[in-house]
Amino acid sequence: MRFDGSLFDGSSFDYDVIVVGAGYGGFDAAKHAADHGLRVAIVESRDMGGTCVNRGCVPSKALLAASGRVRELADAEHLAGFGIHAAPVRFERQKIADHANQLVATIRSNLTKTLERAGATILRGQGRLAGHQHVTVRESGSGIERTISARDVILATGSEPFVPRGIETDGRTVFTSDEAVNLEWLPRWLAIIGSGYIGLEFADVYTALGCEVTMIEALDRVMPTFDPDIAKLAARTLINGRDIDARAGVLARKVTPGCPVKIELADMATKELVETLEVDAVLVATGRVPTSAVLNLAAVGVETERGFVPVDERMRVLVGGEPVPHLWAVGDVTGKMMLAHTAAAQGTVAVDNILGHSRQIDYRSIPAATFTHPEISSVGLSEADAKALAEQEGFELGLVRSYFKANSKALAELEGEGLMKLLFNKASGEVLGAHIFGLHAADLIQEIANAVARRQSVLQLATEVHTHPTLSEVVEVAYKQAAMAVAG
Ligand SMILES: Cc1cc2nc3c(=O)[nH]c(=O)nc-3n(C[C@H](O)[C@H](O)[C@H](O)COP(=O)(O)OP(=O)(O)OC[C@H]3O[C@@H](n4cnc5c(N)ncnc54)[C@H](O)[C@@H]3O)c2cc1C
Ligand SMILES: NC(=O)c1ccc[n+]([C@@H]2O[C@H](COP(=O)([O-])OP(=O)(O)OC[C@H]3O[C@@H](n4cnc5c(N)ncnc54)[C@H](O)[C@@H]3O)[C@@H](O)[C@H]2O)c1
Repeated sequence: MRFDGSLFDGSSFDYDVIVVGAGYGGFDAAKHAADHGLRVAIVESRDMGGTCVNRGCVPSKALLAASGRVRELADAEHLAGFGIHAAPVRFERQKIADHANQLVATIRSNLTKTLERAGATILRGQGRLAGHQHVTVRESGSGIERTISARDVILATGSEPFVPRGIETDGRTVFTSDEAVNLEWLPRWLAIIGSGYIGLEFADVYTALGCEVTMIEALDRVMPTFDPDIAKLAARTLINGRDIDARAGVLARKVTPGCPVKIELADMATKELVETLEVDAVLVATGRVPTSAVLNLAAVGVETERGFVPVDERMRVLVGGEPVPHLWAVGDVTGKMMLAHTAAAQGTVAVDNILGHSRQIDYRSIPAATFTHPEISSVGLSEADAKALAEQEGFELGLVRSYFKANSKALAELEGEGLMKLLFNKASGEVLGAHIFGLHAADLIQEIANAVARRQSVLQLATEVHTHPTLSEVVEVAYKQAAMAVAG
């Protein structure tokens, strides 16, 4: 079939939509399209549900739930504050791992059935582009190839762990989150390379289960991607308050698996060797890279940016800044906020556009959370970006802080360590962003995300009543302080 961008005869295609990759991005796109009556095929080369369900959010949150209970029950000082004295806590590593594995299996199966019920055709194999509106699928197992066509193709092939040059993994003594989620053993001394989302969440799991952790961060402070004030406060509890030795400004330049594992640490500035560590195991948590190499993007002239597929805010794939007709990409492979709910939201936006309802994604209102104990969350602009926007648009930036130690519910829980920072436009009152560290921060951020999505003003938000006593009053206090700053 000749492609000229004007062809639109659904009946001449095998499907209306082919989705390549069945992670959260692909799943939401396929389900949304099938729910709207489109003929959908979804191609998956590995596990239905992708990273989040099989090797990401789901198993890691199951491990965090179990290890979080262990931490709570083992925290004699915290319990004594309530007058509780518990017996020494015991746990079975294998049963914690089984809890995570069973949850993965249940969610994977539910998700597969949901797609089938919606009427999507699931094709097991590896997909690649075979020109415009065509995908070749190499069937898993048989290796048989066949090319299918669709009016629209959505690429949702996700990402995989990035392992820097010089670091050798063996999956047992030096591993990434792909293996860590299986919790196959508990090293006495674990080094974690990277202090981002994965490094922090697994440091939470492993220290709760009694491991000693050394955290290695190349940039000049730990948790470099988080708001600096929030990171400072969070580090006090999540790092300094635990069995963690954190080193910033050092690069893990060579890691050799074995017993012990050897790590060469170099000074980030001078690149000189500063120390060689010998530990029982290493978790490499140094970011993720897009899975795009096998997609044969050259067939449609698309050039990736460090492997990421360029898209616009309607999720159309771009070549030289111009959209390629009928080609879409969603999720981690686009490199925009690599989160499961971002992937899902992008999937829905792509399909809405396919259905003819023009829609753009609003990244500013997408929240993010790290599920440590306590949690860290954020939405909207960072303080630095908000300052830049204020300068560019000529308004004064407002900033207020609300503390968990002034919140009755947090104090009742003996969890007074926490802070929320709210950023807003001092002239209009519009909420620009928020950053939280504290008990249930991941749930608290949603209220602010909704306000950002609606571009609401703190003047309106400050009048809305919050239940007493709840942690949500931390947000209410921030809104009220901000409203006074706007009005005054
Ligand atoms: C340890 C960990 C914890 C995380 N925790 C959270 C969390 O708590 N909250 C959150 O929001 N995010 C979390 N994330 C991030 C989240 O998992 C990802 O953002 C999300 O999975 C991205 O979804 P996706 O659909 O873009 O890609 P993926 O989930 O990576 O799915 C892509 C799918 O495409 C398949 N595929 C690839 N190439 C092909 C091909 N050529 N043909 C056919 N199929 C192909 C892959 O096998 C895969 O199944 C976590 C990630 C990790 C690693
Ligand atoms: N709760 C969640 O939503 C959640 C949880 C886990 C993962 N994720 C997603 O997965 C992605 C990947 O997470 P991540 O923690 O691997 O990446 P990250 O980008 O958040 O952090 C990686 C850290 O490793 C450091 N680093 C890189 N190379 C290094 C080296 N050689 N030596 C020392 N330090 C080095 C970086 O400076 C950075 O601070 C995240 O961006 C996030 O989108 C989300």
